Amino acid sequence: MEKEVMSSLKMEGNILCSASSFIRKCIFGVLRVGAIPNHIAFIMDGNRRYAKKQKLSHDGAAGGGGRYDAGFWALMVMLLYCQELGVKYITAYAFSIDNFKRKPEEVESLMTSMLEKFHLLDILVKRLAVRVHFAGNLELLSNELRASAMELTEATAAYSKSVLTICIAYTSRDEILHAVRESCEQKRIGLEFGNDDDDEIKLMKVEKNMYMAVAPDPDIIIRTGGENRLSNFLLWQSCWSHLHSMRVLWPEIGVWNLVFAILNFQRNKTYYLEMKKKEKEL
Ligand SMILES: CC(C)=CCC/C(C)=C/CC/C(C)=C/COP(=O)(O)OP(=O)(O)O
Repeated sequence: MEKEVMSSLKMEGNILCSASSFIRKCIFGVLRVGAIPNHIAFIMDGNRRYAKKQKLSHDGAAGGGGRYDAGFWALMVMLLYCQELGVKYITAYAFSIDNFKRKPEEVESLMTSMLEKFHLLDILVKRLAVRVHFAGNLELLSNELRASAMELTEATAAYSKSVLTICIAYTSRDEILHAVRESCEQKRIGLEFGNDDDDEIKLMKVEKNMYMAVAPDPDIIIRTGGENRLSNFLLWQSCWSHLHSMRVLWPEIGVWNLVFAILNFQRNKTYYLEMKKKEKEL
């Protein structure tokens, strides 16, 4: 297994080296003149369409590897680019609670594929000093997958160069319900702080019980695959996020798509700050 991972790494390394050209470094340098987002969240849509286009296995055969391998590597490449740019937090919507409604063989193949990817991640993220965190109702996962997720969380807890949050068995409404329930329970057993008449304190109490409490709110949410909706992802945290949708399928996302999304965010932020300044002047 280790050997396979290393050869994949070498292959990816070569691809990345050729991509990490002088031009890319210059472009990242120019981007850094503007505001660099602290947190980018990805809705990785278009994996099945990509598999169909590439005539890859998408029927659950061979652990569904063909369908999600390219998507996994696309996420790793985005993680590397984000590290290079100085984006500390990266969040990926990997599996929603609604995805459990897909055909049983498809769900099983996705779960098998996830388990393989967690083993790969274990090697990759340690090399990149990335802390991995899982957000979602992990009770819905198989014992094996949950144990693997918890091992990965513990094994990377000391890293701090980047924080990768994988949303699995996640929907935002479920997260909000969970956080509200936990807050009520804490109030019931007397584990609470601050003045309850203060709405800000009430919000903080709910917020600290969110699965996503490990990361600040996302600055940008990037959705691939051409849809313009949040699909039950980070509804609470996206209050002030810049939403960026692109037609490209997730496995095909590249450096230019990321650059374009950040440029859009910067333009939007400048416009927003100017509006605020004008409001104050009035
Ligand atoms: C360990 C780790 C984080 C692995 C990531 C693997 C990965 C890319 C998962 C994406 C899963 C998913 C259901 C994506 C949505 O595309 P879709 O299947 O709905 O495709 P479609 O939009 O073409 O129908």
